Amino acid sequence: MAKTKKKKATSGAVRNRQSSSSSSPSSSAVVPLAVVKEWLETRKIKVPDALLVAFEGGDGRRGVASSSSSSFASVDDVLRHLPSLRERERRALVRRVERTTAPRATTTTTTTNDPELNDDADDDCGVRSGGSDGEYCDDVENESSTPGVVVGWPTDVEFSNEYRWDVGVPPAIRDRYFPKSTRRRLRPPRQSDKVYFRRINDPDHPAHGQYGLFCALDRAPPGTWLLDYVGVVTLGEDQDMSSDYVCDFGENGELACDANVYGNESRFLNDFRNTGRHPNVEFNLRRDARSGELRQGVYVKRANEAREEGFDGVRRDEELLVSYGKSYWRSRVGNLTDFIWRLPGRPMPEGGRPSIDSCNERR
Ligand SMILES: C[S@@+](CC[C@H](N)C(=O)[O-])C[C@H]1O[C@@H](n2cnc3c(N)ncnc32)[C@H](O)[C@@H]1O
Repeated sequence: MAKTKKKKATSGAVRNRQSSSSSSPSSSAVVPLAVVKEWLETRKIKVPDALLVAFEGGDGRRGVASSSSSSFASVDDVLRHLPSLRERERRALVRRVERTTAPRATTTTTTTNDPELNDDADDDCGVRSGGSDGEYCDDVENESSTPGVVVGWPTDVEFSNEYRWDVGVPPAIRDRYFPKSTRRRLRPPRQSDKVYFRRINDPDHPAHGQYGLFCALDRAPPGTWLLDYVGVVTLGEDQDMSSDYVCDFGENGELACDANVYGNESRFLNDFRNTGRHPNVEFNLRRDARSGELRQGVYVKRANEAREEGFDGVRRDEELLVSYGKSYWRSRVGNLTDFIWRLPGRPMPEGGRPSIDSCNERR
C-alpha cells in the first residue's frame, strides 16, 4: 500500500489519553473474587482484609460464596471494599472486570462511534477506552481496551499488534528491526482506543460499502501517534502482489508489511483520492521505547506537511486518510488521470460519482 516516510524515528511519545468512565456495563455483572485478587496482586497492592472478610461471614450479603468460586455482586461492590484505590486504578480495575465478564468477540454488541449506524449492529465495529503513548502497553497507566475482543473484526483475518516475520527475511535484517536483546513476550491482542473502523455508508465515498478507519479521540493534534501498521513482514521482492493490504516497510523500503490476513485496525485505512479530502495521516517509522522494535507508526500529519490550509489535526469520527502513493494506484488502475474524478476540497462533480470505479471493481 502506501510508502513509508524514510526513517523519521519518533518515539511516538504523544500522550493523548482519553478519559474512560468508571461506570460501565459490567458494573452490574458478577465479579469473581479471584479476578480482583489477581489484579491486586499483579499490581503489588495488598489485598485488603475487608475484601476477604466479605467471604468469611463478615458480610454475607455482598459476597456470593460457593464451593468452587466466590464472587461479588457487582464491580461497584468491589470498589466499595477498596477505598484507597486511586481513580486511575479504579478505572483499570473496572476494565479488567469488563474483560473478564464481557461476552467474546463476535457475540459482543456495542454502540458504534458513528451515530449514523447505531441501529445497524452488523455494520458496527465497537472500540473503546484507555490510552497509550506509542506502545501497546499492558501496565496500569496505559491499560487499553479488552485484549482479544475486537467487535466486528473479519473472521478471516487474524487480529494482532505484533509483526509476524516471514521466514524469508534474513535474520540479520529482522534483528535490526526487532533487536533480540529487547525482545519481550508477545502481548495479548488489543484493539486501539484511538481509532475505530466501520463500514462506509456514504454513496459518494469511493470506497462505499467497504470499511474505513476513523478517529475515536475527541481531537488528535498534528503529530499524534495513533497506532502501528501491522502485518506479515516479507522482503519487498517477496510481497504478495495480489494483496490490497501491502504497505512498504523498512528504513529503505526493503520490506513489505501485508495486513491481508493478519494485522490490526490500520488495515482499514483508505486512500484520500476521490474522497474530496486531503490525507490527514501518514506513516512514519518509530522506535518502540519498550521493545526497541522499529515499527510503522500511523501519525496525524504535521501541520507543515499537511496540504490542507489551517490543518490542526483530526477530530472524533473523522475518517483517517493516507496517501497510498501513486504506484499503488498505477499498478491497479493504470492511468491515474482517468482514475481521479474528485479533487481534495472540491465538491462532488455534477452527475455524481462515476458509476464504474475501476478500483472497487477489482474486489
Ligand atoms: C488497505 S485496504 C483499505 C480498507 C478497505 N476499504 C477495506 O474495507 O478493507 C485498500 C483497498 O481499499 C479500497 N480503497 C481505499 N481507498 C480508496 C479510494 N480512495 N478509492 C477507492 N477505493 C479505495 C481499495 O479497494 C483498496 O485496494
